[in-house]
Amino acid sequence: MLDMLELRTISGVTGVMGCLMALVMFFQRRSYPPSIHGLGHWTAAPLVAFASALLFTLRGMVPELLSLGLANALMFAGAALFLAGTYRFFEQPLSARAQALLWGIGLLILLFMRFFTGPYGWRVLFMGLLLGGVGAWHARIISRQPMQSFATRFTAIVLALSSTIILARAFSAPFMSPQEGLFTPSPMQVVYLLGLAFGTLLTSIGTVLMASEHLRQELERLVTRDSLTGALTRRALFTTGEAELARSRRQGRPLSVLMLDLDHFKQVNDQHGHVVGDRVLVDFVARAHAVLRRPAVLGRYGGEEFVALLPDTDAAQALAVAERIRASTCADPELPCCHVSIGVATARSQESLDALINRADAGLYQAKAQGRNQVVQQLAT
Ligand SMILES: Nc1nc2c(ncn2[C@@H]2O[C@H](COP(=O)(O)OP(=O)(O)OP(=O)(O)O)[C@@H](O)[C@H]2O)c(=O)[nH]1
Repeated sequence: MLDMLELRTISGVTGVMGCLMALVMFFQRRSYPPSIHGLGHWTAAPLVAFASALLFTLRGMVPELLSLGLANALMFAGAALFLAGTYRFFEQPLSARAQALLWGIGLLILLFMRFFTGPYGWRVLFMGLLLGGVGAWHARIISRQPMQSFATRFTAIVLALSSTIILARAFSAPFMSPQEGLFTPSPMQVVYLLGLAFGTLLTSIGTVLMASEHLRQELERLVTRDSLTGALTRRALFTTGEAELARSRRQGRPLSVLMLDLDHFKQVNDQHGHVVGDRVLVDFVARAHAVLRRPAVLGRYGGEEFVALLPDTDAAQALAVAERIRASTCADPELPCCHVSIGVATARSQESLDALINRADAGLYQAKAQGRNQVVQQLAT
């Protein structure tokens, strides 16, 4: 009797944990920008899990349709909501078909639990396969994201472990004795209920961590990226430049700089308007990025002037890169043609970043003076 009470308590605690985590997510959500998606689903999911755990806890005290059918359907709905939230969070919302499939399965469960009169073990197998399947699917989606962090790894591992426990119970269910029920204190049931309790709590913590990590990345992007073109901001450019210059000295490797300025850009604005001018800038940066290979970076120095930092690139290679960028302009027939002039300089020993950029700027000045749409290299003397 005592053991049964304890298992019932664990089930109730699962719900309370879910409820608390929903509260945390609710307040987090209000302070997060609307550009972070999926938080609504992540708030609703533990609340639905709470309702499910509450109904399970009331088993024997309320009609079976509620404590079994509805409880299971809600448990599945909670897992599906978590999954749908994750898809939205990673900007890949579930298609209408996938959503219809998920909710159709939920409805089927409700009907199955209502009308199936066979052994309890088969119900457990059926539900376990569904819940374990959704959990494994969820873990896979998170672990496959290209940007991995502690938060994504943590959440994926928690989901994988919880699904393993659910599936292990499901596969052992057809062999359990006919008298066994949810609150029979067998080792499998204890592990299962504890797994559910901690799984709900830790998955919710994982989603909070993922949302915080996303926010941090968003803020970092706002500070380091120019909002129009996506190039580095001037400040981020200098921070990266100082670090690259120090690295090039330490490792005795070359570092080159390009100073790029669009030609007669004012005319583009004057003749076609500022919006078209903006599109020309965005197009130019996209083409320059397509030419540059990591670890090279492009920063917006000001207006229509850009600086490219080319680590591990000597003077001859830098000249070739500059020529490729120059040749890539005026390729979009939808946009007014705007060429670029480029100054190139390669770091001398002990030269400061400012001095290096000034030399590239002198090359740019010369390119403009010589008629524009050309590359001028300031060779070390
Ligand atoms: N559309 C748009 N225009 C910008 C932006 N930032 C600066 N500009 C414009 O860029 C123009 C730069 O003009 P200038 O410095 O005279 O240079 P230019 O016309 O390209 O002439 P040269 O550099 O001598 O070839 C100015 O008209 C600025 O208003 C921007 O973010 N968007």
